[in-house]
Order: sequence, then structure tokens, then C-alpha cells
Amino acid sequence: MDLESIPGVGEKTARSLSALDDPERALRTGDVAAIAAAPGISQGRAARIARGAIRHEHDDPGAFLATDRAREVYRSVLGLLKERTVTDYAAQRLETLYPSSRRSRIAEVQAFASEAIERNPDPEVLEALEGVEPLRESGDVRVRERCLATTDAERYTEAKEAIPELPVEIVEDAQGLAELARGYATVIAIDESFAGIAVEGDVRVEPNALENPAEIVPERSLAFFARNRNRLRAAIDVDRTVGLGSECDLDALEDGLSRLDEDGTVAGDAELDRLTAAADDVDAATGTAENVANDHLREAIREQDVTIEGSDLLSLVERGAGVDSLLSRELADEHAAAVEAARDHVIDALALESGEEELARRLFTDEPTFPVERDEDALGRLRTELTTAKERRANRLKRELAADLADRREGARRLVRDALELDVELAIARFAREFECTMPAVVDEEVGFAIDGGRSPLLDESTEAIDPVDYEVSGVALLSGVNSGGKTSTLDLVASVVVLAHMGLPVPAEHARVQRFDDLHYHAKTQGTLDAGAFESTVREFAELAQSGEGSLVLVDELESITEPGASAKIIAGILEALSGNGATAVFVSHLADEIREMAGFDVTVDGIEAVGLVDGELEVNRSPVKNRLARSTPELIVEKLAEESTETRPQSDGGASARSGSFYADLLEKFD
Ligand SMILES: Nc1ncnc2c1ncn2[C@@H]1O[C@H](COP(=O)(O)OP(=O)(O)OP(=O)(O)O)[C@@H](O)[C@H]1O
Repeated sequence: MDLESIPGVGEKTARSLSALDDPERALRTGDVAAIAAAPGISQGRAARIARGAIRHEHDDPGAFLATDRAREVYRSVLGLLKERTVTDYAAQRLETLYPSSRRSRIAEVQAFASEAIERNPDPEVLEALEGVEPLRESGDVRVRERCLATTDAERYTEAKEAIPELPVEIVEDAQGLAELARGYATVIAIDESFAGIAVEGDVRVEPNALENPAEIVPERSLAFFARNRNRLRAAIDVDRTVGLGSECDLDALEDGLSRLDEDGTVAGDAELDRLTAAADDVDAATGTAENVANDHLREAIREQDVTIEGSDLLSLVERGAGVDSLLSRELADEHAAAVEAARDHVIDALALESGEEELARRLFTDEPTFPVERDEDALGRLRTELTTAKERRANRLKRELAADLADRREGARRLVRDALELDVELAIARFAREFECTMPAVVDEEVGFAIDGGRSPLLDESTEAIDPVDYEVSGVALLSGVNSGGKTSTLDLVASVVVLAHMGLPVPAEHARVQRFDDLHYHAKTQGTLDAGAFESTVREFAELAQSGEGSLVLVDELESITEPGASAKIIAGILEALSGNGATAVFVSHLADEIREMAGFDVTVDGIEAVGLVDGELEVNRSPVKNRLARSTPELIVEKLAEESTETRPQSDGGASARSGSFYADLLEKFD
């Protein structure tokens, strides 16, 4: 795919995207998280790029939402969906759903949404989803105790590129390797020429090292799993709760993760833990052992009566012998016991094993001395032995675990992707349940729209408090109705249903059939009359629509408020004529429906939201517009009520006053006919 052919992707963004593992897959599937992993691309931008890629794929001209109010309705319904996600990923992913005029795009999302609404948004799954996030790359891994060594400058550069995690050292010869081995736990010589050499320390000759980075730096693969440990565990939980059907071996992955610490080291190996603790504590334990021995000896000396014959003392003094010889002569047993206690302390405290015990014994000499002191060389050897054994074991375990986990990487990625996608599906499922949605029929014939039992999701009331609305328009219609009868809410309902249907999503209605429109022009009620300039531009906008709006849905709320009533009616009548002439579908809400009908040069349908009566001074409204019926206005209803009341309850004793007002109401009422 030529990335630059995607709308909104320039040269720089294309370069960023090509840094991804599989940019085409990420774009094709709308994987916002993967796109946002490209350098310098935020989640919001990633969603726009994904939308661009989808439009490109479906040859979609875009711009379905042709007016501010249409865009507002889209943002509102999208907001309702996004509120029902658990993860940020799903919220961003929903941004890739947009209303499209393309059949293929609508059908693609419809297939996805039809399955999504069958999902059960079980609270346990929603809870498990809380820990799932897109996987992070392993980031910078630096290994300090192992190095690569070469004699060749070119090989040096090659090694730095192939395995950036390890230091690379230049050496002259085998002697150089030996020197390195003193500073590093492991030295890996990568030149063939070193084959067969014997150098002290952990020096390995591996000429193929650069081809097997996974073996040389298992940390690379482990860091990925370590960084993502909690996210992967959460995804495993989701799969176990809901059965994602992912092909990932959950037990094996979980077992691998349980053997891994957050910092990428191997966990849960008793021998490694023992060696690590021993290497860390060897100095401290030796110090304590010295104290143990000296306390023991001090005690023994304090309690001992040393008797020495004068000739012996003389000979000792003449020989210049120190108190040590006295110690060896008189307290040999006590010294031996003290040293033994010191050795036992080190062996016990560090839980040393046979070969190491041997080295630990050499920490304290058998020669009687006071105070007892460690042998620094012996301590150095024990320290090196323990550290090397620890490194060797840690590396072996890392290699084994990395090999075990290496094959799980793709499965793990898919597992997390599936869990995140599930969140998108569950958000759609929750929206569909809470707003009692069904999948609409989006048809190619020019039939306008037909909604049965629709409830506007934009109303603040709870679903139960909203009266279901049936409304059907084919061609052009005027919608009249009493004040606060629900005219604006009906337009909102139609707009929401049409936007959701063109997104490929379920709509809040018992049944809905919607023509596949090219675009939606929804004009909200303007606040007060417009100045001359704004009025002119509004008229121009409709002039354009009247020429090219063949496949458009036009919803307009009280356009008459833009100018004086008389002029408004003429203008609206003209616009309706043009729209009707070119095959658009339109609903114009107006209080001037009667006047407009008279001025229109064709038989325009007028529908009405009627008040069925006044109950306790409140209008009782039938929210579903009645076809071909001009709704009576609120003042008319009130006058009618007054007229009825005055005939029903006319008292005899008021001297005919109520009879006079009764005929006044009747006269007024006649004027409405
Ligand atoms: N289907 C419905 N079910 C329940 N309540 C509704 C419904 N439609 C509208 N309402 C209520 O009626 C109120 C007024 O609705 P709306 O603004 O749509 O009426 P309107 O006819 O456009 O009013 P106006 O004549 O002032 O322009 C809403 O805020 C809502 O509370």
C-alpha cells in the first residue's frame, strides 16, 4: 500500500508509519494502538489516519456530516458509545467508526456490529478488561555483565548494530580476552580465530553469535514479556472469563510469566535465589563470622588460666615469639573451635553447597592468630565463584525461558488485541442494550426513512421516560406541532438513527429502514433573526443544496426564525420546491407550515405532532407525528378548552356573564378554522 495515498498522510507521517512492524495490517484493521506506536503519532492522530485509510479502501469521498449540527449529533452518539468502553484503546478505536455513504463500508461495520450486539457485557469481563492495555515494546535493554569481543573494527560495528544491548570490546588477542573476563561475568568472543583457545573465566567463542541474538541476549525477548506482564495477565483473565477463542496457550503463557520478574530476571528458581543471596551477602557473612570467632576466642581466653613455666616463657621471649605461639601452645583447641564456628557460620548463613563449602573453609586459616581475620584472597575466590555460578544459572534460565516464551509472542499479541477488540464490541453491545437498539436496514432505493418505536438517544430522560416515536418520510415534508411537542427531538432522533445507520451500527428503534444517503444536512434552530450577511449566506447554502442535494437528507429546525415571518414562508416554500424537484429527502420543522403550504408550488406533505388534550393545564402530546395533519397550535387548544369549560359549567346566577364569555371563546375558536 502506498501510505502517502491515504488522505491526511504526508511524506513525514508515511515515514513514521513505515517504522511499524506491519503498517498495512494496522491501517487495514484500524488498529489505533499499533498506529499510535509509530514515532511522533498521538492516539488522536492515529484515529484520524485509520479513518483516512478506511476511506481510501472504500473509495469514500467523506464529508457525510455536512453541517455543524450533523457533526454535533455524530460526536454525541459517538460519545455515548465511548462512555461505555473500559479501555482507552477501545475509546480511540471507536473513533474509526464514522458515517459513510459507501455500501461496502456500512456492510463491513454492520457485520462486526451484528456479532458485537450478541455479546454479553458481563460485569466480571468488564472488570477483567480494566487491566488490559496495548502492549509496549521492550524499550532499551542494557546488559552490563556480558560483553562481545572482537579483534576486528568492522566486526565491531556489525556487532554493535546486531546486538545493541551488549557492550562490544575490541581486543588484541587471547590475553585481551582474559583481561575482559576479569571485568565481565561472561565474555563472548565472536571471531573464528579464537576457536580452541583456553582462557580463564567464562569466555565463550561463538562466531555465529550475531546471527542468534535471541540466544546471546535472551533479555531482549524477556524484557517484552516483563514490561507487559500485568497487561498479559489481565488479557489472560479476560479470555478465561469470556472465552475469546484466541489460539494462545493460556496456561503456558501464564506459567512463563510466573517465572519472570518485572525487571526481566527469572523468578521462582530456588537455586538462583540461593546463589543470588549468597553472592550479595558473602562479605557481610564473612564479617559476622569473624566476630563469631573472635567473641568465642575472647571468651575462651578470658576464662582460661594460662600457666607457663619460667623457662618456656624465657625461650619464647628469646625467640622473639609473639603471643600467637602462646595461643597455639595453650589455646590450640579453642582457636580451632572458634575458626570452625566461623566457617560454619558462613556456610550456614549463605547456605553453601559442597564445592563452595570448600572455598568457605579457606576463608579462615588454621594457623592460630588473634584476632581471627579472613583471608582476602580466599574471600575473593568465593565471591567470584558465587557470582559466576549465579550469572551462569541466571543466563541458562533466561535462555530457557526466552526460548519458551519466544514462540508465545505472536499469540500474546493476538490475545491482547482480541481482548481490546472485545472492549469495542462490548461498548456497542452495552449501547445497544441500554438504548434498546436494533440493526437497521440501509437500502439503496430512494425511500427516505421509516422509524418505528424510535427513542432519541440525545434526550436526557431515561429510556423508560421517553415515548417511542414512529415517523416516516419519503421526499419532502413539513413538520408542525405544538410548543414543546417534541419536534426538535424528532429531528434529533432522525439524525441519530441516520448517522448510526451509516456508521454501520444498531439504532435506537424497534425497526428502522433508511435510504443510503450521500450526506446529512442538519440545521439547528437559529437564535433570533440573522443579520443581512448571515441571512444571505444561509440562502446561498440552500441554493447549493437545491441544485446538488439529490441523495441528501436535509433536516431543518424552524428556519423561519432567520427573518420576518412573511418572507420566511416564501423562502422556505421555494427551498422545499427545489429539494422536492431534485429527489432529496427533507424534513422542515416549522410553525408556519400552513402559510408555507399555501405558497409552495406543489402539494407538500405537512405532518403534525398533536396535543391530544390538556390534562391539569399540561399538554398531553402524541409524540409520533401524524401524517398529513397540520397540528393545532397551543393557543388554539387553550381557547378550545376555555370554550368547552364555559358551556359545561355555566352557572345560573352570574347574570349571563359566563354566557357572554362563552360566545367570545366560540368566536375566537372559529378564527382558527
Ligand atoms: N418522545 C418523547 N418522549 C418523552 N419526552 C419527550 C419526547 N420528545 C420530547 N420530549 C420532551 O419534550 C421536551 C421538548 O421537546 P422539543 O424541544 O423537541 O420540542 P419542540 O416541539 O421542538 O419545542 P419548540 O416548539 O419549543 O421548538 C423535551 O425536552 C423532552 O423533555
